[in-house]
Amino acid sequence: MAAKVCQQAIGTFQPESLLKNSKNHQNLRNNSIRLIAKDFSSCNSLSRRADQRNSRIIRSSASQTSVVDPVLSPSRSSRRDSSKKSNEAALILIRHGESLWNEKNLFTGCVDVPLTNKGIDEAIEAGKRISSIPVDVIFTSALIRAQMTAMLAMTQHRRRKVPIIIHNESEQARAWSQIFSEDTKKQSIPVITAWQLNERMYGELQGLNKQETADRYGKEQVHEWRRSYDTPPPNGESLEMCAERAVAYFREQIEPQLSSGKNVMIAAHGNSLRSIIMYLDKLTSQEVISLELSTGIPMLYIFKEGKFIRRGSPIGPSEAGVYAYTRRLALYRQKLDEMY
Ligand SMILES: O=C(O)[C@@H](CO)OP(=O)(O)O
Repeated sequence: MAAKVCQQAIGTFQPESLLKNSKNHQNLRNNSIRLIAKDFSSCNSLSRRADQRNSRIIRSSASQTSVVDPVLSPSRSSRRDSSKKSNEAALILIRHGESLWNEKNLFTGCVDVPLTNKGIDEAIEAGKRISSIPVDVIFTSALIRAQMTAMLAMTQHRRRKVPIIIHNESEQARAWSQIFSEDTKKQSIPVITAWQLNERMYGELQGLNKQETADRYGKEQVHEWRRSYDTPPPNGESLEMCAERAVAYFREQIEPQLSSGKNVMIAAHGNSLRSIIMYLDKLTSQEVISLELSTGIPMLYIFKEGKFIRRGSPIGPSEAGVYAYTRRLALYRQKLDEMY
């Protein structure tokens, strides 16, 4: 029975399947704005070098706080498979819930705006949907809407581990946030925050109303700023520039966690996640421009033998098909059923 369930395919990848050819893509143009945007990009690469210095710290924080979950430890009967198990991991992506500026239809970008009540509900609902999927380490952007989403989602997780934000920004922050109990560490999930996962920087559009901007500059121009691949908005980042830093971070910091068998959740933003999905699904720059992500909808991938397998959007904790994606996840859920 379990094997049969394991073989079932799960639902379609619901939230973002609005891929359409966009005429605007053909009209992409090189303009002087890109020069200004390049400066922003070189700032990013300086910061990236500093981040690379910190990457060892991140890896050690993740391993110090996240000890192998006993729920995931192989049972005696399945120990034979343990070498295979280590190279499979779950990857959950969640776009933050609705923010106060989403509600007001304002360009938000890197402005640090919190969730609305609806956004809070969306985050909790997302948490219910993934409440039986293992999470060993969480990555969020540096922005509060993504962090709220991750934390609220984890309040619903059946494993009841505590997500704890890692503060590595200074020696003092590191020292002052140490945990002195190994047992408590085992019941914790490190939350690593990274500016590279931030929303795309929207430049001089930040704070403007989307509709009013379209009325003023024309629908086509605004669509190009919002959904072209390589045309940045004035003094802001194009999707291509956002992808450059988000995907580099994913490859340098997140993929090694997955390779070591850690299950990862990323709470981030429409454009940083579109960039990462472009990498995971090998989308072309033509395909990614029409990819839309809904707020608060989790998306599941399985990382196996160096490949990302897109599994869809978990529907709910009691939806049998959702847990059929891999034998390992089905076993995890079964153990949760037994233990909690
Ligand atoms: O305003 C923003 O930061 C983003 C996401 O809300 O807008 P867009 O839909 O244009 O990507």
